[in-house]
Amino acid sequence: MCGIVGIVGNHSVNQTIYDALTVLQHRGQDAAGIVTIDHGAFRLRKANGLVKDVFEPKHMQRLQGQEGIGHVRYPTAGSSSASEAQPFYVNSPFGMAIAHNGNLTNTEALRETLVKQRRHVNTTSDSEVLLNLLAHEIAKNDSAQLTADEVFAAVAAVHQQARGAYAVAVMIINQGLVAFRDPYGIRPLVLGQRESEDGTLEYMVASESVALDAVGFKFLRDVAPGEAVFISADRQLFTQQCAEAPSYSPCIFEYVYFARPDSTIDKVSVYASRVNMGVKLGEKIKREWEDNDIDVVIPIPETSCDIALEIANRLDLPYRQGFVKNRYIGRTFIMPGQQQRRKSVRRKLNAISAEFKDKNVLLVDDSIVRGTTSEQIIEMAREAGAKKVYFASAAPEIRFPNVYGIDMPTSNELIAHGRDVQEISEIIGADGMVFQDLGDLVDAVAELNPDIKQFETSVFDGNYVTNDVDQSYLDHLTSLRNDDAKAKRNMELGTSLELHNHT
Ligand SMILES: O=P(O)(O)OC[C@H]1O[C@H](OP(=O)(O)OP(=O)(O)O)[C@H](O)[C@@H]1O
Ligand SMILES: NC(=O)CC[C@H](N)C(=O)O
Ligand SMILES: [Mg+2]
Repeated sequence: MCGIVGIVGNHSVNQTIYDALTVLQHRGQDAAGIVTIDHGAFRLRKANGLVKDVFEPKHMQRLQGQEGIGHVRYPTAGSSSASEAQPFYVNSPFGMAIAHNGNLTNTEALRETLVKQRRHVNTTSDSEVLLNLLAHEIAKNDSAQLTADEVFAAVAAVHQQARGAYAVAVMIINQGLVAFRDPYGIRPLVLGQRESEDGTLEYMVASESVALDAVGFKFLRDVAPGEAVFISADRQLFTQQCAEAPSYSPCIFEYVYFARPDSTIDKVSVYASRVNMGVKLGEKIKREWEDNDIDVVIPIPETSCDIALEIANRLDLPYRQGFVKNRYIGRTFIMPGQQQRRKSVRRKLNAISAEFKDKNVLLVDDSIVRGTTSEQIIEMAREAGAKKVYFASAAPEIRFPNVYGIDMPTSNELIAHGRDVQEISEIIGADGMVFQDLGDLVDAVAELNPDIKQFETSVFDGNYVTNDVDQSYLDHLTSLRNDDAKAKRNMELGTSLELHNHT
């Protein structure tokens, strides 16, 4: 997952974009970047690292201007080299820069078409392909000042050609900010506004509403699937549906794990959806495991805490925060390699023995993906003196790769792939385990917004909403993105040609 921000303001935007990226840091820890427009020229700073490390005071001083976009990256295509950090830039037409969250599923075909159109894509990133696709469509107009209709026609043409997931913010020099969401609305995007002291309006788009809250913008609404928003250089807001057949299918994993609990996505509070997941799973445990001997419910920080508390309530059992999280270590799952992920679990979490000694504990996590966390945490619970260790997952078994912006490209890396609950339980070393049913997970979110009739649930059921993902595509993805292939590519790739990046 990545986080994106775009602002057209009446003040310098560097600090506001920085602050917004800081609260979107949970969506991507690998690289960060900001582009602003200063007197008709782009200013860029992007590098690998967390927001607080990438932008030094000297970079902030150079990022002048009242319009800009920002990005935090969790790579799901190409390499994790700094040259594939975002925003990406093309110099024609006008000068355009993109921040993209999501992942295209027809990158190779689009790349070939772009080559025939004599456009150059310099990296292996799908986001650079998407930028060039939009640039090609925008270039079909010859007016010096783009109209909103011309921008929307270009976005409509992108929708017709691009497949996969994309929520994007694009700055166009002297024209304005364009933001849009793919026709399924797989990745989130919100629109906000702030009134300046002089009564003029500033606009902001962001991946999550929490970014608007943090910098004092008022939430206006979610951008609809397929819809585009254009804020012109003279600060006028235009919006239009640009997809022929939009169909709301937001990614359910945003609610399970990715998004911050204090965000609202597609009119659903992420926090409330997690509480609901706890209600459903608690009821299932009560129903199917009537004579359980659980003494205490313990969450695996941080994402599962709200879920575990509700399970404890349902089971009428104590809830104890038996693991302490080192607040200086980021999220484990979105780290780039398995070795790094394994090492960080023990550095990140430590057990308080008194909560485990001689007890039968139910550990609760939001999801089990590779099993990196659950395997080690069960070992730690036993070392801390637990008698029996049971395990509950608020998401069902994850058995299929994700192709829409979550880096789970290979089914073999998923612990639940080809295994039943008993086998998974044995591998992670639990005395018993329970997974949420998919119907319950969907209901936990859908009950909070009945207008959403469908979710993107492919990691659980193998149904890919874009209907273009077959086994040969998944095999190709595996060859490109298994852990070994990624490590090899990252060794080979150096920096590429790009807009001047302040170092
Ligand atoms: O089965 P795995 O491959 O280990 O992946 C699943 C784990 O990773 C995530 O935690 P993470 O540490 O990323 O973040 P959190 O602190 O927000 O829970 C998630 O919450 C699970 O705990
Ligand atoms: N997780 C994401 O949204 C990634 C965006 C893009 N596919 C990249 O790899 O940079
Ligand atoms: Mg976790």
